[in-house]
Amino acid sequence: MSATLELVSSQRCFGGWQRRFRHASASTRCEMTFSVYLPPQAQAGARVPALYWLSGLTCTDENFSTKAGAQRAAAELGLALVIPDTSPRGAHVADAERYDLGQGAGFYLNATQAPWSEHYRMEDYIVDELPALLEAELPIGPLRAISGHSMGGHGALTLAMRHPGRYVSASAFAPIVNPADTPWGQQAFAAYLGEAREAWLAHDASQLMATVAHRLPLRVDQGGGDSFLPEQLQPDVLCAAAKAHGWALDYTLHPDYDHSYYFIASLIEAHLRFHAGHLARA
Ligand SMILES: N[C@@H](CCC(=O)N[C@@H](CSC=O)C(=O)NCC(=O)O)C(=O)O
Repeated sequence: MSATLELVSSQRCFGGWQRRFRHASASTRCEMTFSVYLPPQAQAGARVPALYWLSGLTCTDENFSTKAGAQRAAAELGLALVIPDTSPRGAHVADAERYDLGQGAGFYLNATQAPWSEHYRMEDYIVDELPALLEAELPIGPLRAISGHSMGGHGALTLAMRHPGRYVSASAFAPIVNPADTPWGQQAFAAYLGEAREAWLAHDASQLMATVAHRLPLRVDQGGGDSFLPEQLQPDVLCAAAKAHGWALDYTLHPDYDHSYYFIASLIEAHLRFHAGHLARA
């Protein structure tokens, strides 16, 4: 199939293919594994737009592939789903004992602090290396949207805002939107970026709304029964920033839904339709 991509697994799914690949990454200086869903439209010689999905803490590329149920709508809409891992991995890659730092918790940024800076370059990997690779090796075109959950929702919103023009639209489920002032974000930013708070603000979606001029369509859904809502997520901060700085944020709070993939599965089709509509008009 490709000299640079090693095929790990391949399954037929809704007329398309669910595949898993391994490759050597120049950004993270380790072997990376990702999943991709190629819809039926990608098999007639055509290149399809892609939705990049960024997963949350403790996830690999497999949580979304197996639990979200996104493939049926992706097949109907002709959207590829690109599902990267959440961090560099390997015995030679720095790690922490806790679940919310290190392997499985890369926060989609380029770390500047030792020991993390050697491999934790997830922003370069997601924004530059992976699209270049996929658009060269697979029937995937250059129209991209981005979405994610929790830590991955933070990644989707911040990468879309930090890289104007790279993504047509962005969305998130229960994103960490106030990381500079909440525990998961503060701990990760202190480790990866150092103690200077100014460096953190460039990776905080609510703060970026004040400084980024390029407006793109944004959708956020949050479960009202999410146990992480008050301490870690704080979507009201994002909503206030959107209002203050003129962003048309499509935000909905859904009573009772928790932080799990049951919430994602309930709304993933709506997110795919949101992105497909904007990609079709791009
Ligand atoms: N203490 C929990 C925390 C892990 C957790 O809830 N991870 C979420 C993402 S949280 C924010 O980024 C997740 O998606 N888990 C995977 C899943 O399949 O549900 C724990 O360690 O279990």
